[in-house]
Amino acid sequence: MATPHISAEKGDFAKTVLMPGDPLRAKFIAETFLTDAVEVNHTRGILGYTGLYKGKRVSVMASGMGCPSIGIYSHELFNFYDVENIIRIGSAGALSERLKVRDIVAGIGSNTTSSYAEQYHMPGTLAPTADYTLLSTAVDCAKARKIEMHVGNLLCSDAFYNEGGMAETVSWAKMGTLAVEMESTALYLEAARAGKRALTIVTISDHLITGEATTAEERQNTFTQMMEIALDTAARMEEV
Ligand SMILES: O=P(O)(O)O[C@H]1O[C@H](CO)[C@@H](O)[C@H]1O
Ligand SMILES: O=c1cc[nH]c(=O)[nH]1
Repeated sequence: MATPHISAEKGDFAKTVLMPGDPLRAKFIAETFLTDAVEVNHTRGILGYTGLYKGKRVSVMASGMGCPSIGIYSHELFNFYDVENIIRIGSAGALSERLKVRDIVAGIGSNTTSSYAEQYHMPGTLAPTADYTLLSTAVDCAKARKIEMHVGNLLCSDAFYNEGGMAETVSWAKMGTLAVEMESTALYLEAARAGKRALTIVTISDHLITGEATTAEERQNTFTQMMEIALDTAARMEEV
């Protein structure tokens, strides 16, 4: 039962899918943390795997970059593959002086410059939010590992290279927004529409105020604390 974008068969995905933007981060997670991992998708280079973590079935598949891309993959996983939970594990730019590079943030809400919500024709402004059960489970898992995880709002931007410049993006901080990434809005809206659960956890890869940054290789291979929080959450969601 392939879809236009996923070559897997129905049943190939676990109940919970971890979703990094980068296909090589998906491969790294499968090779580093899963046992008996099987590749279930490689269409368009969007690598997907299903294996075991602490004896529980877990999948990991890339989303690509931006709302249109994660919108396609999350829609197909929720609606055609019976996936119940998607946990995005991404990189993000810090907008808050409270944060530093490599800090972890869980996105409770997703402010956005994206028009993704317009398709739903709601008679007001939608508030894309994380699923409470996934978020509270992730908070518990972070505490159990003694990892500090900030929880707050993200900015989901449609432009990485923004003509309005850094100052325009950083202005979202005045409303308490912690960090900027590019997929959480579409993911949260697809989950809401499908009646499923979603959460975005990000690791700060660069700081828009201080200029601190990590390399592409570090983003691919070293954001392991975020991966472990997401994997522990996925394993616990088997009991929900
Ligand atoms: O590291 P990922 O998960 O791709 O996330 C961030 O990195 C990309 C931009 O470099 C965007 O996809 C943004 O959301
Ligand atoms: O979307 C992103 C991701 C990392 N850093 C940014 O500035 N933006």
